[in-house]
Amino acid sequence: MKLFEDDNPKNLNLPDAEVAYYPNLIAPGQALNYYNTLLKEVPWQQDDIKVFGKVYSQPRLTALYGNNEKPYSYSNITMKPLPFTPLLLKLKEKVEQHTSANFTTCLLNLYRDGRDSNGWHADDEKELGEHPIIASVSLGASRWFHLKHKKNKELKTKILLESGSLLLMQGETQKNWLHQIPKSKKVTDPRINLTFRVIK
Ligand SMILES: O=C(O)CCC(=O)C(=O)O
Ligand SMILES: [Fe+2]
Repeated sequence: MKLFEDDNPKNLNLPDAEVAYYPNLIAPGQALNYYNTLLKEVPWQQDDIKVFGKVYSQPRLTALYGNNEKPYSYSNITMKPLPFTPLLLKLKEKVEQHTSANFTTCLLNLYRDGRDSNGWHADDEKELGEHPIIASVSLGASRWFHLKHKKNKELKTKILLESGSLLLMQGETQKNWLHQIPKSKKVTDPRINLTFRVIK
């Protein structure tokens, strides 16, 4: 009997996008184990980013892992990947069961509490290819994920990303939509997010 694993995705049915939410990729107890391991074993770092010529400390900690040497650049920072750990390889295989992609790279985010955030952006760097596929796994505190259409101001939505969930974005999503993790006064606990990507 499967008590927790429910493989049915919720399709967000957004126009000009393909976004699906799998609430129970990982069972709660296992999600907590993974969260504790990653919190300890990842060399979390806080980078400075340059936006319109001004330098800011990124409002979260990050790390990059990959199975090739290819660097990943965004917001004027270039990250060099560390080799995948056994746990990250296991998670990569788990998310690959829901896609036809072979992910090369994982960008990890640590939101220490609700003061940490991730501003409006699209993951449309050219090394991600024409139709980026991004598999985003959440562990720890729940956080709201906002999406808004780039052209049609009326099109926006939000979804609560819970521990153990997978959010899959593909197709034209990055071309037509922006996403963010807003700050929240109510969130006091950390959250780890893993975004598996294909770097060409
Ligand atoms: O933390 C999240 O759920 C989103 C992370 C994200 O959008 C990114 O790293 O590009
Ligand atoms: Fe993103």
